[in-house]
Amino acid sequence: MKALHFGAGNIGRGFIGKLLADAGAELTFADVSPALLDALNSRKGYNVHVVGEQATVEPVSNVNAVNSAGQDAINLIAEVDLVTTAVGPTVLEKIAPNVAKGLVLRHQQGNEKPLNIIACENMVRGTSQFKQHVFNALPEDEKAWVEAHIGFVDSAVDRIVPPAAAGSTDPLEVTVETFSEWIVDKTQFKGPLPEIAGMELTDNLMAFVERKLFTLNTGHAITAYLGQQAGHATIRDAILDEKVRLVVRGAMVESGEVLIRRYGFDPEKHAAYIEKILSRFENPYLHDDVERVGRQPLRKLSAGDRLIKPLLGTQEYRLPHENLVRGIAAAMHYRSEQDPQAKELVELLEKVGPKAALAQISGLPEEGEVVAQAVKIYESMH
Ligand SMILES: NC(=O)c1ccc[n+]([C@@H]2O[C@H](COP(=O)([O-])OP(=O)(O)OC[C@H]3O[C@@H](n4cnc5c(N)ncnc54)[C@H](O)[C@@H]3O)[C@@H](O)[C@H]2O)c1
Ligand SMILES: O=P(O)(O)OC[C@@H](O)[C@@H](O)[C@H](O)[C@H](O)CO
Repeated sequence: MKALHFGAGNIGRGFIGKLLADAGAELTFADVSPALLDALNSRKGYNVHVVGEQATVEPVSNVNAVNSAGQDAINLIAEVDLVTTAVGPTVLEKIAPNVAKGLVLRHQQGNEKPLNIIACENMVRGTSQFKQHVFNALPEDEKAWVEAHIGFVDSAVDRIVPPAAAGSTDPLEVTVETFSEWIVDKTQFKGPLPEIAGMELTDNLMAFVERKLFTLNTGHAITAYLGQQAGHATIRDAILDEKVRLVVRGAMVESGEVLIRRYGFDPEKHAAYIEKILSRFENPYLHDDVERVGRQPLRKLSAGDRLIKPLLGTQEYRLPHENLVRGIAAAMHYRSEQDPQAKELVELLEKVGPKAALAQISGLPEEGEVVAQAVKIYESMH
């Protein structure tokens, strides 16, 4: 199997790329960072530090890299059997034009083998959204061929992978937690289903996507936002703060009540899932900054993401949502000098005030009860 993976970052090197290489795929990474491209091409491999009670160092070898914006990436798309991405939701649109060019070349070259594309991003049906971007970039007369030959497969991906420890000079070093889960929608593949150890197939993907995004990522974001408010730099310190933990667990329980009703999850198993997540946030072997987990607050406060979507669910089923609202208020306070979305948030808050800003970002009705509650908490947090 030949595979091309876009995004040689934390999850790319530490999880998806590693699984593909372990499965024997001839793997190329596509990225835009010269440091990553040079290091991957000169060393052809790197070590993954899997940390936990028993730490292991797992080598990944026989990999190389190309610039994702260049002709090499286009040529590879015409050739490979699998394309995966872990570039971040906002970057999918940027890589779509080159992927479209590669698909056109594939058709021109007469390559009729099925190709499957899997976006491994924290999004609900991220590959389907990517497909839209690719189709927007395709010539009209290529769309039917792409529809017939290319599988766009949605997935849920879970492994906490912070950036390398401060002070590390190796751009390829990556440290991951022991836990990992990659679940893909088996109904969307073209051709035979791939056999990749660590990739689980399901015909009920939405349940898994929402379970992960609206439990782990909901709790994670609120840990980051309340943690920053309380002066904590890391997720571990934040979740060990009882006041933060109470709200984070409360918000995951509120979101869980929605998931239990929507997908029929077993309440006891779901409660255990929440406790396991809390213990993963506490992981003493990982250094994960609240600034990584809180990154891109506008995305995290948008209508379909980890804070607002669960809240809308509580409204649908008439369930409590006090802790989720607290998390939303804390998100509005998120500040980061390195994060353009954090700056945009501040500008919007200054320009239109918290009520209009929250309504604009989240799509919640400006005069509704939830916006009023969130703004009241936001103002009390000053
Ligand atoms: N890190 C985690 O714990 C984790 C876990 C599950 C899912 N995810 C998801 O995986 C995705 C990536 O997250 P990450 O933490 O690995 O981020 P990251 O910043 O470490 O990696 C992103 C990589 O994409 C590259 N990139 C940027 N623009 C590009 C382009 N135009 N073409 C090709 N590559 C480009 C960057 O250079 C970087 O190497 C996100 O959607 C994230 O939500 C992350
Ligand atoms: O990657 P984001 O910005 O969507 O979310 C930040 C973290 O919550 C996330 O990367 C988690 O570490 C990951 O989703 C764990 O599986």
